[in-house]
Amino acid sequence: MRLIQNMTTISEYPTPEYSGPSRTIKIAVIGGSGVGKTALVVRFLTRRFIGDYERNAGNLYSREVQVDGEQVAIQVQDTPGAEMSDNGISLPEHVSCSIQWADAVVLVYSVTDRHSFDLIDQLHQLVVRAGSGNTPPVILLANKADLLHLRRVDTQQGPLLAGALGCSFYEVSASEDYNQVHGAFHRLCCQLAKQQPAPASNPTQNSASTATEKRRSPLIPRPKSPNMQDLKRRFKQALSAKVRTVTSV
Ligand SMILES: Nc1nc2c(ncn2[C@@H]2O[C@H](COP(=O)(O)OP(=O)(O)OP(=O)(O)O)[C@@H](O)[C@H]2O)c(=O)[nH]1
Repeated sequence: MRLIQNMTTISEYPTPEYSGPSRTIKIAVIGGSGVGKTALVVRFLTRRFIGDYERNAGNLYSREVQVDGEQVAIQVQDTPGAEMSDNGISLPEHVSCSIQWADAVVLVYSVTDRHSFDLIDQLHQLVVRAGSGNTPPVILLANKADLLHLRRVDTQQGPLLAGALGCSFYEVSASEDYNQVHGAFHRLCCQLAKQQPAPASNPTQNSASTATEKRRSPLIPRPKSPNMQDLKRRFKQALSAKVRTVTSV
């Protein structure tokens, strides 16, 4: 339960009376199904790894972190997995909303899943189109690097693709290495913080979001609210699975 206490999910955006950090950074995590989006987000925000698997409909997580000495609120939108269909990419509506909402985007594929890698180019195009000339910072994460025997995407292909898309690349393992995952997200936050300096005059004004508002339609719905119960249930399942394993040894 300590895990839950360290991380909050939120149901509302900060209001004008919000008295927390002066800046909120909004990150959308998108990619194919089962590539480890939830595992990465939870790893980044709590240091823990979720070993069970359940499709998610998209949860919004929030946490305060230090970025270059400044206390910053981070909101991370985990999104449902995109799929490739006969007519091209099949994208839950929620994903498009999240792209519009975000100050920055994390594109994820799994090195064990060739299809998830093939989706990246199209997902990046969606991000570019949504930005209409003001593309947000994007990083590309290749996850599940620990599964060497299941690798389906060569190590050189990720950096090549990232170079072509003009974004940073990180090969990580959510299950094995917290530092890799944290480093990737943290550098993205630093990049955003540098691009959008904190407001001096009005501490309740959110500068990162102000810049993002310019490319957002007022009609874009908010990303889906979090489902804390769902997360708690998954942790309980994971814990009871571990207890079963220990007692059966
Ligand atoms: N070995 C290994 N397994 C991982 C890693 N990251 C995630 N997984 C596992 O991969 C499965 C899918 O992870 P999720 O985080 O649920 O993936 P997702 O992208 O959120 O999936 P959707 O909700 O379907 O979109 C889970 O069983 C995770 O435990 C990793 O780095 N290494």
